Amino acid sequence: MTGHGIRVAACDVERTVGGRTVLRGVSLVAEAGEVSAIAGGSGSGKTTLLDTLAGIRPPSAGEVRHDGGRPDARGLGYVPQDDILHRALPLAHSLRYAAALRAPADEGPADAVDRTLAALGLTACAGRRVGTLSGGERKRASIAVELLTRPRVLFLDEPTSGLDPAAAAELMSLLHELARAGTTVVLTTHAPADLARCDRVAFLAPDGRPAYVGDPRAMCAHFGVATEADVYAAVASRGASVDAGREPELQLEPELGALEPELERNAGPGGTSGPAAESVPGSERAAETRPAGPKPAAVRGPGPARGAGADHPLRQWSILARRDLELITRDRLTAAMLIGSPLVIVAMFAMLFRPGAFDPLAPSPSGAAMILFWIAFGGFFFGLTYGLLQICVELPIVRRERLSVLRIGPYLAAKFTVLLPILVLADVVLLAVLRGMNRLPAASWSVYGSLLVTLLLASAAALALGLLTSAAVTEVGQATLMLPLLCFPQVLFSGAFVPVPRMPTIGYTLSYAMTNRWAFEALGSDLDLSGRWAHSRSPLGPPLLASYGDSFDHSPLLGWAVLAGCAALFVAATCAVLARRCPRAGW
Ligand SMILES: Nc1ncnc2c1ncn2[C@@H]1O[C@H](COP(=O)(O)OP(=O)(O)OP(=O)(O)O)[C@@H](O)[C@H]1O
Repeated sequence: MTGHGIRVAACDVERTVGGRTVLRGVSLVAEAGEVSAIAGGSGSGKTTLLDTLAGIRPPSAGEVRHDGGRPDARGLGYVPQDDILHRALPLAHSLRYAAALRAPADEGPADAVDRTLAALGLTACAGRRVGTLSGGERKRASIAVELLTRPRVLFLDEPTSGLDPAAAAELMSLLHELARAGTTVVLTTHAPADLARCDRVAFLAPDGRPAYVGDPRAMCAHFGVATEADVYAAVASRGASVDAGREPELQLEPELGALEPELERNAGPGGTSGPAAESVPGSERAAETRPAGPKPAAVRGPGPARGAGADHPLRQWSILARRDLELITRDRLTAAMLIGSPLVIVAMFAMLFRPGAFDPLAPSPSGAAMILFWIAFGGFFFGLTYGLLQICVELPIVRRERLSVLRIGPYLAAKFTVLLPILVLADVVLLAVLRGMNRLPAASWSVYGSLLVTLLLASAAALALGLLTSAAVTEVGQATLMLPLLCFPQVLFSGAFVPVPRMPTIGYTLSYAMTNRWAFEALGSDLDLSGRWAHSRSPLGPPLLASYGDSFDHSPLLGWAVLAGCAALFVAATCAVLARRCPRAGW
């Protein structure tokens, strides 16, 4: 069965990244039923070409067509270099979430998972955490994710990197099985041994031009070298002078001549396989060179990509929220940090502050201000730390899911759904413990309700800021480095240590952008700090009031509105960052 794969064709593709032309004049065809490889030295543009062929990034010039039409996310499988499964989850669970999210049209998620686990020889690993799988098993697991929807074309970025020769040969054998079952397979590789196992090769020169496109068996003779490994050196030395369009010996395969009329026809995404997809010239060649590794279980041909309603926002939100919850509960360290860090901070506050700072008979006006500041900062810190690592640790997974199915709104809503209740708990504990230990004054339920709303909004805004940062950084390490950078201004410009009226103009202006300032002032307003200082028995009350001015005189509603506005702004910015960093496939 070979008729369902997509014919991928590129004609004179050029791609410019960051002002630099990375690909030039690349033309090739990847047929259904074949395994096509993109090879070349480091930085020659393999991944860029793969992304362009997959429809993830449009070419700057030239054309890419899938079955004569524009690339479309439907029927697309894409396995990036990074793992696309959560390491903390058991393999079967991780696949089940992926299956539920992608919703294969013709079978339930559990059936789809069983089928792909069996097809990839991973059934015995179903209950193991993904993080405990070997590199080869994890690579197959990533492919399993893509096979859940029986893609018509499967793109893989360096699937054999990091694998030992036997595991690499086994994986290539598996890819041939997939190709024989009807999927078009296109991969990038560094490994010379992979090239002999493919049906077609496009070898890129260092300047991004195609140095060779065609049958891998003819490649060594073409370059006048003995082995595939020698081709790298030959291309590196001749690369700059190689021009497939000009040098007769580097002409592209004959069928590319027929490509331009096909591109002009510009068939729609629903187009069927072209004539070349019916006859599969490369499959026999592949059979000759395929390694005699263990045969994977049979893989059925490609099917419909997704069931109806797969991308319904509510459905996605529910699946993602369950996955986030399981991730937290499975990862003991994360769970311990989420629950434990607020408890440790509350305990430190209890040890730091003396009781009775708000006592009308023997008050400590500066102590009261510090207690309110640190409560506000505690709410901010909880939210920020909860959000900071949420997205960056799973960005490759989000990027992959976003290609075809994931919506950003439900994704972020799921994060809030799971994390906000824990933040509520942390904020309630903070207020309850400090009140129970007489660090906060006796007051009505409505006053404490208002304090809690202020604290929650401060935490929610900080959570949104943490998520924004997490979406924007390129590495996990950067996210942790951002923690002090985000906290310092919130401490310095909150108006607690240097009252806002005493700041120079620039500091005064900056303080408006600090969520902590609004939370601190709203808490002070809730507990009538100005009134307490004005009528304080302590001689420090009136001078403090003079310094802080009207900081606590406005209604907490103003602080709530600013905090809610900041949270909304940060969420909108996170959506924009994710949309830019995780594009949809197809254009
Ligand atoms: N976002 C980007 N901004 C600037 N330059 C980029 C960007 N992405 C890729 N490049 C550059 O484009 C060139 C091709 O990158 P690409 O990742 O496609 O190469 P590659 O052949 O896959 O490399 P490797 O084998 O090392 O993974 C490299 O020089 C790289 O530095």
